[in-house]
Amino acid sequence: MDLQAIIDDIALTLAERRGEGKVADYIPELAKVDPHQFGIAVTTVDGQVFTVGDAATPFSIQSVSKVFMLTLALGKAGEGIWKRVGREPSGTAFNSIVQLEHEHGIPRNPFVNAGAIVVCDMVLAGHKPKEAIGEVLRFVRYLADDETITIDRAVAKSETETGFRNYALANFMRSFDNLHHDVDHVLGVYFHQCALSMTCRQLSRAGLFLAAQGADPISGYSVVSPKRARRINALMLTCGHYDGSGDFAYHVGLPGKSGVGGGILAIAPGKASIAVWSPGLNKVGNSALGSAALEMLATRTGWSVFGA
Ligand SMILES: NC(=O)CC[C@H](N)C(=O)O
Repeated sequence: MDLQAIIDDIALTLAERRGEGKVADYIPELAKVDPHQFGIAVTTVDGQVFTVGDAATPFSIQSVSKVFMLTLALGKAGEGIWKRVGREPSGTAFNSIVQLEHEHGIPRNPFVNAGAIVVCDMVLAGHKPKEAIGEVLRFVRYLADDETITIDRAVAKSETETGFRNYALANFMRSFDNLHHDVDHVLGVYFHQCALSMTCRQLSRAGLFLAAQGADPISGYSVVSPKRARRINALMLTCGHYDGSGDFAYHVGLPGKSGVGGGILAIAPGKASIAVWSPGLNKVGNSALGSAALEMLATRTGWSVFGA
C-alpha cells in the first residue's frame, strides 16, 4: 500500500474544499487562525512517517489533549478515576451542563469538558498548578519524542478570559464535591493543556503508543499496558467526538479524538497513528475537512476496527 500516494490524493481531492466549516471563534485567539490550512501526518507502527499539506505547522490541539490527560490520570489514580467520571457517550455538546445536574456532578465521560476538568483535578493532586502543567508538557514531549513542543500562552490566556462556561461547569461540580482543588487552579491546568501547540507530525507520533498496544514501537518503552491502551481506544471511539461520535464511528470506524482547534487524532490499532488538521469545524465542533480526510483514508487503507 502506497500511503504517501493515498494521502497526496486525499489532499488534492479536498483542496477545493479548504476553508469549509467555521473556526472556533468563541475562543478569540482561535478566531485568528487561517481556515484554509490543512495537513495530515501518518506514523506507522514500524516507524515510518508520511505527511502532506501543513503537517509541520503547529496548531492548538485543544481537546485532543484530553487523551493524554486521561492517560496521565489513569497512571496516577488507576481505575479509581471511574468513581468520579463516567464512560458513556454523552449525546450532548462538549460544553453542555444539563446532564451534570441529573447525574449529581459526575460527568458522562473524560472527553466532554466537564469530564476533562475532573481529570485535571486528579492530575493536580499533590501538585501546584504550575507543576501539573509542567508534568503534562513533559509527558507529551516524551510521547512525541520532541522537546520543542510548547504551550501557547496567548491561547491559554484567551480561554482564561472568556471560558465562562468552563467556570460554570467547574463551579457546579465543585458544589457536588467532585472537584477537590480550587476552581481557578483546576481550570488553569485545563486551559494550559488545551493550549498545547503541536504539528500533525508531532501529534501522530505522540499517539503511536495507542496503535501499538501501549508501548512506543520506536523507543520500545512501555507507556501503558495493552489492556489500558485498548480501553483508551474504546473511549475515543465511543466518546471522542461528542455528539458526533456515532457519526464518526459510522464514517471512519477508528478511535478518534477531536479538538476545536481543528485537529483530530485517530488510531488504527496495530497499524498507525494519524493526525489531521483543518481549522474549520462542523456543527458539533469537529474538523469538517479533517473528518472527511479520515473517512477517505480509512476507506482507502481498509483501516477500520470494524473489519476491512
Ligand atoms: N472541544 C474542544 O476542543 C473544547 C476545548 C476548549 N478548550 C473548551 O474548553 O471549550
